[in-house]
Amino acid sequence: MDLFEYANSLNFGEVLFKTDPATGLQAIVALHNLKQGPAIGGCRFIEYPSTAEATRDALRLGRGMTYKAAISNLPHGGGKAVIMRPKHLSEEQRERLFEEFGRFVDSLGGRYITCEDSGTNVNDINVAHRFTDHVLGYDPDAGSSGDPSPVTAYGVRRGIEAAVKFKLGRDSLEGVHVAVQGLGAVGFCLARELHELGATLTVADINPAAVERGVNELGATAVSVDAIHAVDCDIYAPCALGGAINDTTLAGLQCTIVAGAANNQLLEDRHGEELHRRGILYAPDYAINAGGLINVAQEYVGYDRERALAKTSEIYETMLAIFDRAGSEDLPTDVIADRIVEEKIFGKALR
Ligand SMILES: NC(=O)c1ccc[n+]([C@@H]2O[C@H](COP(=O)([O-])OP(=O)(O)OC[C@H]3O[C@@H](n4cnc5c(N)ncnc54)[C@H](O)[C@@H]3O)[C@@H](O)[C@H]2O)c1
Repeated sequence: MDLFEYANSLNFGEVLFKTDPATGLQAIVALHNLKQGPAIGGCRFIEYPSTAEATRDALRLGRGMTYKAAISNLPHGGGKAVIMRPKHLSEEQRERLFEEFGRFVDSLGGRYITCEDSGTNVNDINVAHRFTDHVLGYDPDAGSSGDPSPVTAYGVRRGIEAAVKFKLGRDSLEGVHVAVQGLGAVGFCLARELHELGATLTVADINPAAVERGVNELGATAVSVDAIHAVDCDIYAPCALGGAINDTTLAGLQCTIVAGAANNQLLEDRHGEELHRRGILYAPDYAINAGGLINVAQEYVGYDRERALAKTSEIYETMLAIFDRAGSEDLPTDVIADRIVEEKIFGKALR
């Protein structure tokens, strides 16, 4: 699809390009929608096969940030930056790139606020911060929000509690059986919280050390990565890669709830429809995993850990509102989440 057509199909917005021959910077900032406030979105720094691919990635991810911020009731819009990573790069060149990127972000006058994403690290963001104030997550040692993963996990736990309340009519996770796919930064924190709340865990990870830790520290049962989605359990929690719900895994699901941290859990929209048809409650990914964004966004008004956690806890109410409406309108929960956002931003549902 033509790039403008693609941008229009996503309801953009502005797409800004920056090139700087002196440093080699080739950056794209995609500002999807600023109706709710300045856009927050990470800066991705990876190799792309073409400028068109990089632009598409920025567009897709920028739109996603609008939806995540809006469903979380944050006073922010959505955007994303992409810097095309050169094949070879010295430390010094890297620093020059992020200096120039900082100047670029500053030139946008606060409409876009940047932070870490795939390929960038705290040091890159620190470098950019020398040239702009429109940066979050730049200095964990100076009281900023730090690693988002535990807060993301806390938000997912609150979403799971809402799903259990709605679907199983229970206020406690005691004895609820959760199959966690992926015991990484978020997955392990989530599993630990669930364990502390009395849940029974089955886990899988491609990393044997992560599985061993889950078994030893959390009393989890281990299964193979090919079997985790098909565990006979209450909740399947995808916390690894995208596309966990697809034609193959759908055939094996034995859970009543799908609720986890991974982004893009539905391989295609029709997989959300199929979950709905089969009466499996799906917690829309961008709503349940918004804790990391909610956490870093608090830096914008002066970071306070208690307030960040209180705001993340509201994922419980957000989820219940989605589930209730999906129930009364007999529509998939992912469609309802999108509608809630779109009605807020565009005044009408787009699908
Ligand atoms: N970190 C955050 O705050 C955050 C916020 C929102 C969304 N997410 C999403 O949550 C997911 C997990 O993020 P993370 O930060 O914990 O990443 P991570 O890389 O720390 O953890 C991912 C884990 O999944 C395992 N894994 C990979 N492939 C697997 C497979 N096929 N089967 C089972 N396990 C597999 C990895 O070994 C690793 O332990 C990602 O989809 C990410 O985009 C993370």
